[in-house]
Amino acid sequence: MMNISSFVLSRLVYTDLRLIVQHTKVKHYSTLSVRICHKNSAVRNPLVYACRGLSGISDGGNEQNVPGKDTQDQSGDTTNDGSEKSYEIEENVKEDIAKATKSSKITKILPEKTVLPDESDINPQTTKTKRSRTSNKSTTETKEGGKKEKQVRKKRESIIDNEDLSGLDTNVKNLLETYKLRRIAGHTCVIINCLKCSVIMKPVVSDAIYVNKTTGYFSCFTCKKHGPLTSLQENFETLIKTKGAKKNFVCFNDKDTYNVYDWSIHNEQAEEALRKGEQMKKFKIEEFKQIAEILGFENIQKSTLEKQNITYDKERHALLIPYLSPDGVLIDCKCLTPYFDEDGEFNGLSYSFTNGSGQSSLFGWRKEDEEKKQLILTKTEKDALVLQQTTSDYAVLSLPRESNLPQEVLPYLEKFESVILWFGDDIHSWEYTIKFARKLGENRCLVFRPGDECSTPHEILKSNLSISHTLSKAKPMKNDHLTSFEDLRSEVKAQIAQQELVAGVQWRRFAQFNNVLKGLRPGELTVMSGRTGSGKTTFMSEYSLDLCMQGVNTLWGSFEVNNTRLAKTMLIQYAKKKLSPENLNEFDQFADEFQKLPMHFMTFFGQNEIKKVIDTMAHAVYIHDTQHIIVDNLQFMMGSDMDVTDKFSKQNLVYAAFRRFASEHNVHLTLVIHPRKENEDTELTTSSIFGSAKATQEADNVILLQTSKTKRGGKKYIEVTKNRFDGELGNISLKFDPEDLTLSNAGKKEKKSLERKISDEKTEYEDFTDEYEDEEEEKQKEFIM
Ligand SMILES: Nc1ncnc2c1ncn2[C@@H]1O[C@H](COP(=O)(O)OP(=O)(O)OP(=O)(O)O)[C@@H](O)[C@H]1O
Repeated sequence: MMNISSFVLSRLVYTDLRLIVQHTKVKHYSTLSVRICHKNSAVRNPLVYACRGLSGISDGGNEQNVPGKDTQDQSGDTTNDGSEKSYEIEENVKEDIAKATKSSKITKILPEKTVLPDESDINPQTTKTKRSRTSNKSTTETKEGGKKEKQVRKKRESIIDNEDLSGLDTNVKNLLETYKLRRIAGHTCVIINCLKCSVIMKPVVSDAIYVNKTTGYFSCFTCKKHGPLTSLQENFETLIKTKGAKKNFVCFNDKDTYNVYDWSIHNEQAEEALRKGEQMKKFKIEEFKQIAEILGFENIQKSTLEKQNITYDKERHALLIPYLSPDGVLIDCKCLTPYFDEDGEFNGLSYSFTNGSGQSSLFGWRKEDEEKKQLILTKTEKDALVLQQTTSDYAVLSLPRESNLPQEVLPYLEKFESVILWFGDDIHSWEYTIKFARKLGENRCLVFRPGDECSTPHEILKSNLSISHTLSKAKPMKNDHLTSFEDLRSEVKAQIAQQELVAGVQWRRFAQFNNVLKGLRPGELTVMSGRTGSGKTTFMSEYSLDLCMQGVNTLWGSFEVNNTRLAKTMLIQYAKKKLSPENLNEFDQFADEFQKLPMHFMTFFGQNEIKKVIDTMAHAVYIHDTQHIIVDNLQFMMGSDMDVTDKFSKQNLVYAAFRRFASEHNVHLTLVIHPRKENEDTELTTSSIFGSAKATQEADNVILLQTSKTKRGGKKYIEVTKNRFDGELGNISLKFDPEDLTLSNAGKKEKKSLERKISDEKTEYEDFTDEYEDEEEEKQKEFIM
């Protein structure tokens, strides 16, 4: 017979056990945390054993009572008098656990230490009430109670720093410590009890709050609110200070104070957008086939789209997709429209959201998936629909944008024991796979590697290959730190086969860059320099905007120019026209479009500590899946209050930190550095860059904004002086337009091609009318004859 502590969580019961396991071959004991998840309160039919790692070696173990054990636990694991029930663990369960612990023999099972919130810790008033209720008890009992309480508090304090909290953001740690919260460490979040709900009812799942381990972003499963940690803290503070019955307290009531979002409100705007399309059932089979062909949705059945309440707008050829909150409330509508190349060939789908809140959720939530423990995550709705149509064992969800896994949904993915990331077998998909597996917890992720011959689910369906067979090829993400060529082989092959993708994201406005640098690749460091006032910021602004408009998640750290001025430059470059009081009526249209780009700005200005900057960058990579970071510029970030030797050594440390950051986080970092003060009459060289040679040694690419000293008018161009990718060096000419602040000549090119198109169409029309007139003339002649 063994003691087990358990509690209800997310409709399932988790039982946390601390096992003392004896290794079969070696004569030592280890303690191991195991979580058993089962549908009912008894430890029978366990669905899974999630081992949380061997933690040290002990020479046995003492059975302990659980400090602060909740005597009113709804799971039924406690008896009426508050003592713990004991369960017999079935032999086969023991065997399974033994297997999971690598042929160890279980010698003892101890209850996991759990800490429950105690009102007395947070609310002196409640303690008073509690005491008055028990006032008929003897003084000895009260004394003993006090002693016990002290012991419990001491235990709790020692538990605050146990292994569950390692890797937690300091602010999250502080929250747990301040309120002495009962918590469970999940894959991505710590799960805590709401102080308010614990006051009025038993601490069970329904009142759980999920707090992101890295960012502190919280989601309350009771009131469906989510937001930053500071809002949660403020809410707890207000609750504690509130006089009177806590049960009447309304969380996050003051909308102006709390920066929180509500997922329980049905969005009328989204519904209206959806109604612009017709329901799938209205289309006949043949008609639906045509629609599927237009959108590239071949082989997906009408009923599959119908189940997701997707509608179709015939006029715009637009597929209108409802975006729901994880609880099934309509929050947004995503519109997919096909775009075609110059030859009229289908070239993919472009998307827009009605109000943007869908971008913090996922597509595909279904009631029938609530109990499922395995998830497949895809990068498009189309792939999710294919899998919803062909598999029944998995929950299937897709990303709102292929490059973003929003932190808001992570709590709702906690319940999944395994997550298959099925994005395709190309190099780009692999980059996203690595990024998102880290975010989801690599231990539970199964992935496809480049070259695994497992293109997207839709491609597999179209090629009549087996979806389930492909799924069986997904392999665990996590492996140890050693690898062999056999493991790397398929990745190497893919790198050779997909050279274009390996080269990175291509520029559209600066096509010449594609010939020299080939593309923007993750994990690289680019150093950019140019003389004072030569246009570095203006150029970097358009250079990064170009990539951002293609979906590259971008973060700007502008330490010299304030964000408003930078955003204004970028908006004008986006609009490709001068924005002035005369055309202010056009501002909103451009601003609305610009706002939807995946662009963020750090709020630092002037001198700042490198650690703070790096932390903010790491935060952005986690939250926004940032792919390109621009730091403009290094000298302003470091400040000037030091002598030259200090400056050089500090600068070297900063380079090393940025270099490490780019590699570790697999993001592209562009660093703007001023040159040394040299002869203004000569053009710059790599060695003109300020500081020691470390800057250019650490960099993968070096680009210089040059002002030609030979050509009249000081023509501007970019010189690529280092390119680690393929060594190609060269110049890219720039043409500054003071109207739209572009250097790519993008506006002009577009105008020219439009003029050419109009003139071509005009000639075509004239040719056609000439031909028609000739034919008519011939006919007339024939008639007369
Ligand atoms: N090629 C160009 N020709 C003429 N003016 C330009 C050119 N590029 C930018 N400008 C203008 O020059 C001014 C300074 O540009 P910008 O701030 O981009 O230069 P910078 O090199 O970043 O300056 P700093 O050295 O102070 O960081 C802006 O008003 C901008 O519109």
